[in-house]
Amino acid sequence: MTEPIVVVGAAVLRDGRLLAARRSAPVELAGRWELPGGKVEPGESPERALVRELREELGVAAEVDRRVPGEYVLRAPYVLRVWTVGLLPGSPAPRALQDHDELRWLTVDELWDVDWLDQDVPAVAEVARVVWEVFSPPPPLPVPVTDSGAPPPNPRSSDAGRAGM
Ligand SMILES: Nc1nc2c([nH]c(=O)n2[C@H]2C[C@H](O)[C@@H](COP(=O)(O)OP(=O)(O)OP(=O)(O)O)O2)c(=O)[nH]1
Repeated sequence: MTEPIVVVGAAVLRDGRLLAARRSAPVELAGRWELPGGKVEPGESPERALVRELREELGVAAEVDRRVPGEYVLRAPYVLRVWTVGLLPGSPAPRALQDHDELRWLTVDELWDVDWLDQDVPAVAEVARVVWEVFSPPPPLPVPVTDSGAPPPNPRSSDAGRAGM
């Protein structure tokens, strides 16, 4: 069996808000929102990988705080693990330098205003639980009307839709 490759995701927090980043590539992920981060390199600790990725992608100086419980299945062999992260005093504000074309600081009430990658939804819900101590399930997707009158299955109504990439 192939060993999983860890993708580290950062729940960057500032003034009670969570940073969300909109991917600009690859094309199948572009336009969807994620937690900034990336793949851990061989021999690198997840915490160092997070600090490196955040410097490269957002131009910030970050410090890793605590692990958010859970491991979230991405496209094999990747799995997502998440940490809460703070910006160090004097850090530049985040800018979308690499992989992203828009950033947003979300309050808990705005958490589901962005179109998170399906596989990030359970991770983001867990961040909300840990950070804001709220259970914040995503709202169901709007159901388009079909010719037959029967609504198509809602991809968020089962966990299956969240596991793939
Ligand atoms: N960073 C990040 N990647 C995610 C999330 N959710 C998710 O499915 N992914 C996927 C997208 C990518 O296929 C993979 C991480 O790749 P990446 O492109 O961010 O990693 P990287 O910066 O190390 O880039 P590279 O070495 O491939 O150039 O995981 C997420 O919340 N954050």
